[in-house]
Amino acid sequence: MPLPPLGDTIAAIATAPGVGAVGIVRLSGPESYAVAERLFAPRSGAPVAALPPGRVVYGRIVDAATDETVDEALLLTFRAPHSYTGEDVLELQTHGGPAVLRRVLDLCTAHGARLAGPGEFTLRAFLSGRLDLVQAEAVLDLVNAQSDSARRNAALGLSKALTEQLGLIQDDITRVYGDIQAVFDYPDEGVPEAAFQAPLERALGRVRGLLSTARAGRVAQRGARLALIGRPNAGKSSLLNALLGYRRSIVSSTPGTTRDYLEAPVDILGVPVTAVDTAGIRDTGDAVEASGVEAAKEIAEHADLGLLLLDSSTPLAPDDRALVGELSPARLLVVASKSDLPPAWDPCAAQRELGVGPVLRVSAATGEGLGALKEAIRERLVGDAGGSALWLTNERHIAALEAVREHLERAKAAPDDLAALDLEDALKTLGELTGRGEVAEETLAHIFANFCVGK
Ligand SMILES: Nc1nc2c(c(=O)[nH]1)N(C=O)[C@@H](CNc1ccc(C(=O)N[C@@H](CCC(=O)O)C(=O)O)cc1)CN2
Ligand SMILES: Nc1nc2c(ncn2[C@@H]2O[C@H](COP(=O)(O)OP(=O)(O)OP(=O)(O)O)[C@@H](O)[C@H]2O)c(=O)[nH]1
Repeated sequence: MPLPPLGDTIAAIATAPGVGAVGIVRLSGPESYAVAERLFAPRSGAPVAALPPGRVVYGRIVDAATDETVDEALLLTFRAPHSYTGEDVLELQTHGGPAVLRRVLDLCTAHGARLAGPGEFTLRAFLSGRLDLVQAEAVLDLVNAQSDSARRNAALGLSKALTEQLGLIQDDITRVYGDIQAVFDYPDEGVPEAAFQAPLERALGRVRGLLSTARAGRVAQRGARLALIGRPNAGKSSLLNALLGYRRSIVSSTPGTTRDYLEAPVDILGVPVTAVDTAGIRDTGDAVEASGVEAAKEIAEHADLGLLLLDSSTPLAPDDRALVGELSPARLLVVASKSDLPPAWDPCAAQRELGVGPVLRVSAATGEGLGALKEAIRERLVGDAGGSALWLTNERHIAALEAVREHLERAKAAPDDLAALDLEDALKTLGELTGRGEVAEETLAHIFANFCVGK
C-alpha cells in the first residue's frame, strides 16, 4: 500500500454525504488558487489569486465551458504554511446537496485537481510537520467519537497532551543515553551510576502511568458490557428499562420471564455501555430456562461488570449468597432493588455478611438511587481516569508503549553497554510512535487508510 503522491493539488468533499444545509469542497496544494480561479467568480470581480488569506468571499461557482452558474457560494482562503495541511488551501462552501457538491468536485478535477484519497489532507498536515502522528490519529478518533468521553479524550490527544507526555519520556531517555555514551567516551570522568537511575525511573513511571489508562481508554472508546444478574423477579428487566429511559425488556411478575437475554446500548454518564439483561440465575429443571441460566453465567463471566440485583423486599435466599460466591468481587456491583418497598433486610448488614462492596439501594419504580448507581457504574468502569486525564485508546500506541516499557525495564537491570542498546530501541520505538522518527511507509498508509475521504 504505497502513500499517495505529494506536491499535486487534491480536492474532496469535506462534509458528510447526504443532504445538508451547506456543503464544503476543499482544495489543498500549490495549484489550489489556480483551480479556483477557473471555477469561482468573486462578486467583487477580483481575481482569486489576489485574495488575501483568511477571507471569506461571496461569489458564484461557474462552469466555464457552458458559462452556467452552478451555485452561489462562499470561498474561504488559506495560504501556505498557515492552513490545516500547511499548503495553499481553499474551501468552497456551497448548498449542501449531493448533486451540487458532486458537480463542484467535478469542476475541480476538470481544472487540474486530483481526487483526494482517505485521510490525505491530514496526511499532508502530518508530512508538513503541522501534526505529529499521535495527533493525526486523534483527528481520526475525534471524527469517529460516538460518546462524549471518547470525544473528550480524542480532543486531548489532538491538543498535544499525549505528545507532550511522550516528549518528557523521550527527554529523560535521551539524557540517560547521552550519559551512558559519555561514560563510554570518557571512562575516567566517572559519571555516577545513580545519575542514570533517576531519569530512567521517571521515564518508566510515566510509561507505566500511561499504560495504566489503557483499560479505561478501551472502555471509553469501544464501550463496556454490563451484565444484569439476579434471581428471577429481582427486577432486572425493570432496572434495564429505567437505565434506558424507555421500555425495552418484558417486565412481568411471573418468575423466569426473561429466558434468553436482551442487549441494549445505554449511555452511562458519557460512557458507552451495552447492558445485558440475563435470565434469572437459579437451579431449574426447565431445559429452555436452564440454557438461559448458563448463558447468564457466561455473560457475567465475560462482562466488564456484573450488576447483581438482590430484591430488598424479600429475604435473601441461599441462591443470592451462592451468586455472590460465583462472581469475582472486583467485577461485581451489588444493588438492593425495589427500595420503594418495605425492606426485608438491611443493606449494610448484607454488605458485611456477603463480603461485597457497598450495596446500593435502587428503585426502578421511583428512580430512587439511579443517579448514584450510574455514578458507581462509571467509577467502576473507568475509575479515576474518568476525570480530565488522558487515556490510551489506540492499539498502536499501547503496543508501542508496552515495547518501550520492556526496553526500559531491561535497561534498568542491564550493565551500561547493554542498557544503551535497549535505550536506543526505546527511542526508536518512541520515534515511530510520534512519527517524528523513522516510520515505515506501510504504517502510515495503514493509519491513513482508516480515515474518510475529505479528512
Ligand atoms: N471549514 C473548516 N472547518 C474546520 C476545519 C477545516 O479544515 N475547515 N478543520 C480541519 O479539518 C478543523 C479546524 N482545524 C484547522 C486547523 C488549522 C487551521 C489553520 O488554517 N491554521 C493556520 C492559521 C491559524 C490562524 O489563522 O491563526 C495555522 O495554524 O497557521 C485551520 C483549521 C475543524 N473545522
Ligand atoms: N415496587 C417495585 N416493584 C418492582 C421494582 N422493580 C421491579 N418490580 C416488580 O418486580 C417484578 C419483577 O420485575 P422484573 O423486572 O420483570 O424482574 P426480572 O428480574 O427481570 O425477572 P425475570 O425476567 O423473571 O428474571 C415485576 O412485577 C415488577 O413490576 C421496583 O423498583 N419497585
